[in-house]
Amino acid sequence: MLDLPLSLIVFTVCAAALVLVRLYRSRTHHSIAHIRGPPAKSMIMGNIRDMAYQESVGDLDFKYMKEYGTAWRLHATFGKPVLMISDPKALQHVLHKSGYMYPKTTQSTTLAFNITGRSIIWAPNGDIHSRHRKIMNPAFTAPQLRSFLPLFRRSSAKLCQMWKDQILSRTPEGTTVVVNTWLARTTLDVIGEAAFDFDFGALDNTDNELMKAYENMFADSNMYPTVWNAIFQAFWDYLPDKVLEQVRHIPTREYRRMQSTLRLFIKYSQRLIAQKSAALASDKSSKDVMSVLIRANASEDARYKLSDEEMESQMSIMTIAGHETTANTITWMLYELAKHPDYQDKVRAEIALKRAEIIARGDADFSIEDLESLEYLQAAIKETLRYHCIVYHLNRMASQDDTIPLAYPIVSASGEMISEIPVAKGQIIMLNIAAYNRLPEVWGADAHEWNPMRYVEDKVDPQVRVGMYANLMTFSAGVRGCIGWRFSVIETQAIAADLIENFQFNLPEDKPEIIRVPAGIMGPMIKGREGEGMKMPLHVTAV
Ligand code: HEM
Repeated sequence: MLDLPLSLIVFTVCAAALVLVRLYRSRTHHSIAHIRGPPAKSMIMGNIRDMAYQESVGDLDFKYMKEYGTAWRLHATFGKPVLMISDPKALQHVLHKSGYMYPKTTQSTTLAFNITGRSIIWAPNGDIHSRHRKIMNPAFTAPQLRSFLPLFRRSSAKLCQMWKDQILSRTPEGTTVVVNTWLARTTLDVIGEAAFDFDFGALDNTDNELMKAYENMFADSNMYPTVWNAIFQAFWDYLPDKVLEQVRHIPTREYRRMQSTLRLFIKYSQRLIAQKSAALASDKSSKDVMSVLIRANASEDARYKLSDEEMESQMSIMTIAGHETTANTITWMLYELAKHPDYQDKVRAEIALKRAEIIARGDADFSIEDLESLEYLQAAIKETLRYHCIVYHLNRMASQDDTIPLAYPIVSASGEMISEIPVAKGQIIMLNIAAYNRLPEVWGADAHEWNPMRYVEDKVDPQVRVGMYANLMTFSAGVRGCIGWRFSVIETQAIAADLIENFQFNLPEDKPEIIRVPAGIMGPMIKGREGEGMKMPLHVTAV
């Protein structure tokens, strides 16, 4: 804080005084007091520390959902009440039916700003966000994304070849491979080419500066927040935007890490946009996301255009949202297949049959339709997205008084059954993706088991439909749902099919205990060896 200007420090102190008054007032307006939940562990930290320090994402969420039902109350810093919801009707109401009525919290927006600048994920609800989304939508249509299939397959073929040449040629009996880092490098190259027609070179060169800047960024900047940082963030609600924009300059581990990565992305982004804008004047055919964006922006009415800063920021959100999420999903899927070898054999047999069909009809590779017809593979992807959702919580705030309906009534503190929850303006709501994805009422009594057969046997019969894909909350829902969900699903199908066709995955002999760490996004680490960063070692053998 020492190198912050004096005026900022004075302002922050005054704001802090204001905050204390407001906190006192807000505690007297406790509209969700009748909702049950665990007691706060501490006056200052509430239940925040417990949630952020869960050994594996979901440990507490699943416990509370079992005890209290699909909605419960937690306490954030200084006892601020937070409504947790995992009920499908409530999630649909907040994310979908209410449009922009439940904006992101100041904390979420400020962190999004720190990490991505003025990108779509930062964009405040309403006019600004819809302007971003309108310019970005043309880059994410189904035909546009289908055209990326050859790129996805080329990248996965490169990964397979590298594993064969660099690792397995020396150990034909197979060896342990840290699959998540290889997959993150592959998906980084994919997003580079698909989104910017840019070669990150991550598979070829591990020294690459963008790759290094990004590696373990989530764990370094988000995992296990310090008490001072949690307290500091509690004040953000009361600070004006201009002050919040300076938060990124605070010289501590969390903020420094985000700031240096963003700075690097903006440097590359500026260069790319300049090159592309010049090239697009003569060649209108480029299909990468950034070119589509530049074209859409150029043809937009001046009032709705994205500014230079907004355009530059999209590169960092697309890289951040678009690669490790998919890499981790494929990683968890390979892990589950290693734990379920019979199912893995079924997927491989199904792929081999389809390969024979493709050869017989004289085609060179799988089409989208071929991939989509792989029933066991599709089921494994859906089940992994359900079971190991990479984004596990989303924060929202009621912008006006409202009533949230529940599909599954809960018991209130006074023992009454309630099927709706009135919320006051300003109420913080945590949308619990991880818990909804394990709700027995939706997924069945075996919701806590990884069982892709539930899709094959068509056992999923949701009463309320939510989400962008497969009735899952994994890609969120509604106006701010994941714009890249289709991109991710096609990429996962393409890469996973190639890996399973070429390799057998088993758990390593020493069977390290893998935990799902809460690092803003959920990723794998080896229990007791968290200092090594995200890691999923699997025994890989060529087939
Ligand atoms: C398994 C993979 C993925 C998961 C689990 C995932 C999940 C999500 C979630 C939960 C959100 C909502 C975040 C919020 O409300 O704050 C989101 C938004 C977003 N995602 Fe994804 N995502 C994935 C892949 C991708 C890919 C591949 C791309 C781009 C190519 C992408 C781009 C975005 C963008 C730009 C947003 C912001 C949308 C907006 O605010 O309108 N995502 N994603």
